[in-house]
Amino acid sequence: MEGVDYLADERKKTEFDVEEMKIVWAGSRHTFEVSDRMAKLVANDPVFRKDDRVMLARKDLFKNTLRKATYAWKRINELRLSEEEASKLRSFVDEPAFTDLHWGMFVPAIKGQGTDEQQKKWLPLAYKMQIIGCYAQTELGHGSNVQGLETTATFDPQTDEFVIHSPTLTSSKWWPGGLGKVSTHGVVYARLILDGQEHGIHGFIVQLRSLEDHRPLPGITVADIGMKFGSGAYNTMDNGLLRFDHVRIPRDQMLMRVSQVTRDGKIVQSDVPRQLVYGTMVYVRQTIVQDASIALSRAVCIATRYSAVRRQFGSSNGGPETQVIDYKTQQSRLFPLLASAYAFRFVGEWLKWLYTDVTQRLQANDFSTLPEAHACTAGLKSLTTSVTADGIEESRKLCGGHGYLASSGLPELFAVYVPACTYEGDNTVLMLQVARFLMKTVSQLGSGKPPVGTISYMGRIEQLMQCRCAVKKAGDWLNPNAVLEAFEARAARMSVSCAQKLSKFSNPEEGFAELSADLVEAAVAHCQLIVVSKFFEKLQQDIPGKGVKRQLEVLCGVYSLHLLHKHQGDFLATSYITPKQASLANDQLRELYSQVRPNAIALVDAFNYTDHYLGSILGCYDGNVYPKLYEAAWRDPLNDSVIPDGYEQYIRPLLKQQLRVAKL
Ligand SMILES: CC(C)(COP(=O)(O)OP(=O)(O)OC[C@H]1O[C@@H](n2cnc3c(N)ncnc32)[C@H](O)[C@@H]1OP(=O)(O)O)[C@@H](O)C(=O)NCCC(=O)NCCSC(=O)CCCC(=O)O
Ligand SMILES: Cc1cc2nc3c(=O)[nH]c(=O)nc-3n(C[C@H](O)[C@H](O)[C@H](O)COP(=O)(O)OP(=O)(O)OC[C@H]3O[C@@H](n4cnc5c(N)ncnc54)[C@H](O)[C@@H]3O)c2cc1C
Repeated sequence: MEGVDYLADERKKTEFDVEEMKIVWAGSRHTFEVSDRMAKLVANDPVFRKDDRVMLARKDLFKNTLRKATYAWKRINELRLSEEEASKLRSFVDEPAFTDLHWGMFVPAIKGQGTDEQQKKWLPLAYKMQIIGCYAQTELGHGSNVQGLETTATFDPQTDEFVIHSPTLTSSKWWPGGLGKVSTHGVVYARLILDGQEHGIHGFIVQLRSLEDHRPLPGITVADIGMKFGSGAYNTMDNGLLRFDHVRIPRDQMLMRVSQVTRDGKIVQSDVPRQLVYGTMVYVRQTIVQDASIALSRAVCIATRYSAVRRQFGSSNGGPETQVIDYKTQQSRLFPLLASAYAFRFVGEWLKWLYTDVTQRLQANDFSTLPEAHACTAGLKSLTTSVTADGIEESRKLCGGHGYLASSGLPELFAVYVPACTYEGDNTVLMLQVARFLMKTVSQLGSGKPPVGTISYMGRIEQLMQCRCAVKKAGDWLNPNAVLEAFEARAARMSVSCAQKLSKFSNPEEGFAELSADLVEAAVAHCQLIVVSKFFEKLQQDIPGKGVKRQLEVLCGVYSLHLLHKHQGDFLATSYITPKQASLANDQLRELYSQVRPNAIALVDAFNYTDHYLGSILGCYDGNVYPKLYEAAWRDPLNDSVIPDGYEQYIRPLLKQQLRVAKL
């Protein structure tokens, strides 16, 4: 029972209003209320139990997921949940499933790339789940390089149809979630061919399975691609393979918002830029940034609570040992992750706003902010997923040996999360997109078109190239302007340095390839600046609740100064700071850790996660870890019998043989 009392004591140390922090974390009182209600609904329903997941064989696991998804849909209808409530409910079920791709990509692809008429035809069917869809873009041979896709869509003017075909093995669709066993339809990306001429990649709605008996339609070969990383984890999802043998679809099933194909086989471009064919990816990358803060905060919640429960060394006169959370090394590994979770939450909120803004502008035929929206979604997706994947693994290590138990929840969280570094754009490939955007911006400086939005700091390039850090004592690093200028100067100088090196190459593409590792570093510096500056912007808002703003200021300090410490090579090499100033930043960071310490448990309580959602004995709210670990061990199927299956067959003969050897 020690753990229970322990976290209660920890909670007494809190210096801020946790209930108000919950609202800040959720984004609004309304969102908090919806999340809280949906989380409890799922947690209190035994159908959504998930602690047995890692024990299930693939077929049982998959059937279990189907059962839960169907039950969730039934509840959503019975309770007449709104779209917002339904999507929260699905997320608290916390099991990757075909529904993620149906609602998260199939529907948005039709919404973003379909004409009004196409939306009117397909969306009602999808909304009622009378058809189930996936997003079939990636192929066995091509994922990152979308323009390299090989699947063809050839127009046949005789019949007014497209013929969808997989000409090679490498053109087989490979990876789409929900495709393997469930989807009846897919938005399939293919190379458009009109009268022997290629016209780039476009999306097509293709029916894959019969709505009567679920069999693949003629010409279609479809299957699951097999087991993936980890037990349980992403294996609940039926990622699929798909081949087309001259499959015919009506002409009006090409998504035609960006380009139209006329009855006589001519292509007509609308005013919308071609890049909008990639629009679904922009949308999903934005949601992935929001999900990163959720995954990271779950891991941090587990590691923080357990670090307060766990004690090692330092006992004097037979008293209790030291809580591991009190070790400065533990704090220096844990608190930056806690601060990152909050930072990603706020940048995710801002990115959602940016995405909504760009969508409204696109509807009014204003395409001016699309390049920035692409760079921000690509870069922040890359940055936040990389940090989160590493952060989950670090959280496991922060929990010592017990973190390696499935019942800690961390192995499965890691296994489910890591593909986020790859799907929806490999993180390096996406950072290179940001680098292209930065190099373009630098090359246009002085052209009379001032950079705007997240790149507006480049408009002050002369000042940023020359200024020097004014910090004289550790406390000066608490000044937001000092921190912002440091991050701006570092990002601007790294970009300019790359641009200068690039200008020495006669062939810019060759130069870009040669310098790509440096370019990625410059892009990371730019993205970190965005996160830091959005955290500062958040602090300028009116934030009610005793001590809430103060805690966020401390976390913002931890976030920015830990980055400054970690990347001090960049800050020093670009000559913005001196070694002394770098050292002062580290002194200030250490001081901030001491300020986080008494509030650490309350800061993770503010995430408002139920024990069901966390799925972790180490992270349980009451901190009653040891009895729960002990009980869970006994529930393992291996402990169903004292003598294991296989004793007679394998262990006994072995021991007998050793006896014989011993007798000799
Ligand atoms: C890497 C690129 C961006 C390269 O594109 P490209 O056209 O070959 O070449 P480029 O010269 O670099 O770009 C041409 C131009 O297009 C722009 N652009 C590129 N992407 C976008 C966008 N999304 N929005 C708006 N604009 C975009 C670029 O900035 C270029 O613009 P510019 O000519 O410089 O003005 C592209 O191939 C790509 O996006 N690859 C990544 C593939 C990917 O993300 N696949 C996702 C599959 S679905 C999935 O994984 C689902 C998982 C979900 C789950 O389970 O949760
Ligand atoms: C769990 C999961 C779910 C998925 N779901 C879907 C889905 O629903 N629908 C769908 O269509 N797809 C899906 N995908 C596919 C996913 O989008 C691709 O795997 C992803 O875009 C990466 O592409 P790739 O596999 O071709 O990687 P590759 O591009 O082959 O990457 C291999 C390596 O090459 C490097 N590399 C590649 N190009 C460059 C370059 N230009 N410069 C420098 N380095 C480079 C990468 O950094 C990486 O290190 C899913 C993938 C996973 C893992």
